[in-house]
Amino acid sequence: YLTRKPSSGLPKPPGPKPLPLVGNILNLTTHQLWLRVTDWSMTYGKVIYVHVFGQGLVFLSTAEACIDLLDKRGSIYSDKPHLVMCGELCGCENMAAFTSYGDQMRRQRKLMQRALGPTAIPKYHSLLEMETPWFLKRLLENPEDYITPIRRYAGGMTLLVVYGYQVKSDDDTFLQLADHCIDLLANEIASGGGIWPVDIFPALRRLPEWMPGAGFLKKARAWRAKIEELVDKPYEFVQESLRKGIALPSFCSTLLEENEAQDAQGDFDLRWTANSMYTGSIDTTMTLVLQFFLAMIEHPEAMKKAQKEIDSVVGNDRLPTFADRENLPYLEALFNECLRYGVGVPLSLPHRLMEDDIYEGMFIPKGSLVFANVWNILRDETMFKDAHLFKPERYLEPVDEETAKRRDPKNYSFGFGRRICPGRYLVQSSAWILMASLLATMDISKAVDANGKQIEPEVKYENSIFRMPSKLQMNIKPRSERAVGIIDELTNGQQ
Ligand code: HEM
Repeated sequence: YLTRKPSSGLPKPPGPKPLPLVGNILNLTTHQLWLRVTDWSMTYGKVIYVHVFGQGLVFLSTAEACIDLLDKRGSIYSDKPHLVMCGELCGCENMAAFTSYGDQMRRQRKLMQRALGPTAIPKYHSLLEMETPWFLKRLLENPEDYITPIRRYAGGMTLLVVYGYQVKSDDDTFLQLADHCIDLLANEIASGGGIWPVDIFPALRRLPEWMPGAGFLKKARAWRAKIEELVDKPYEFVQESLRKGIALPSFCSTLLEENEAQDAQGDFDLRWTANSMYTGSIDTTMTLVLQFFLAMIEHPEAMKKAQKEIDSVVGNDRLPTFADRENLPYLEALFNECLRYGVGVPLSLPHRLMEDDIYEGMFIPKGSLVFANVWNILRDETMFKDAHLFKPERYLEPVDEETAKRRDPKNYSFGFGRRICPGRYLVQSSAWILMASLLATMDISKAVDANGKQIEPEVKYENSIFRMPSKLQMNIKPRSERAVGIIDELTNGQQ
């Protein structure tokens, strides 16, 4: 990379000035990098180029640039970084979010499309409707610890859909294993873009583990073992349940019964694809739901309006169902606004450019890692007037179809092109039913101190990939005795 000169003589996209050799390492940060990148875009424009030891990083800050490159030139913009530490040493190269552009990626995406495509989702609706009252019950039992039931819902739902596995407790082995691995991935292995010294100097991987400076090899060995455990254990659970004849219908059980995993490649693909869906769903779903909680305490007027709509359509004797969805336009708008305002994955996930490219007179070198600055897109004033405000009403204005499509945050929040999020239809159902049921039965508000004064939330964003709000103090209370009664009736049994 260091020696590559634009053959065309065209300049690379602008960006902050790099230092010799190390490049822009001092300009980067693992803390809310999207804010810094957005600041750069004010100075340098919609395409920004920086490098770290010659590894190019390109940030696309408008929807137009993302669509032009990641969508329309998808045949060269859909590879993934070839990361020595994350991919090879820690074994993540077989997870869907990391697989190189090629046959393995296509096979995995085909399997995920089968499980999570728009036509597959309605078959999970009754499952989701059954899970939701349990979530409400757990939340009511311990509202201060509201994150635990959200985590259990996000993980439990995918374990059920993917493996037919029912989570029985908050300290369930699979949930804990998944939490541990996701934390490793987001905050250790892939934090800071996943680039380790060994990615820049691959020869380092041949160092003996005992040598000073080779501690990363020992870490990688331990992390790899954990990740493989998470891939194998839930899959073996399905195989065992099928042998015993007690398997619940799931993505894995169906494909195993259809003999899709007969040969080694089929088995490998299914194992890793199932794991990719599971790991891909937890922090993302949690982030959206936590952003919803935050929005509700900060915008009580929006909560009241959605509750009024639900009361008038659903009544007070049952929970909302998917059949009610089309009659709840304000709730739909609120859902969209949580997706937009919360920006769960603000820099999306990097795509690797497979060939040199030229865009609007700028030279983008092969091998660059390209990030969609979803944060900036979802704060774009030309699409979302008063973008800094939480305003569900913005989606209710009558506009033509083209404008409505342009202003739909669902078109940006889940990434772009051939790597677009395969779980987007599932979460649009799972998070919607959760929000609808919560609003139907509970009031969420800021906590109050001993003097009855509301405590202003001090939100921190500590995760370097997901914009997940930190734990806050809030008041979560049932709206009425009747609401508690409905939840009790629906959970009158063991789970
Ligand atoms: C609100 C929730 C979610 C958000 C905001 C979200 C967002 C994203 C984004 C931005 C990407 C990167 C796309 C790109 O590279 O252009 C992605 C990829 C991915 N997501 Fe999601 N996601 C969510 C929920 C889910 C769920 C529920 C699942 C699984 C059931 C899932 C599975 C995946 C997988 C496997 C990938 C990697 C795809 C690939 O590289 O080919 N996501 N997601």
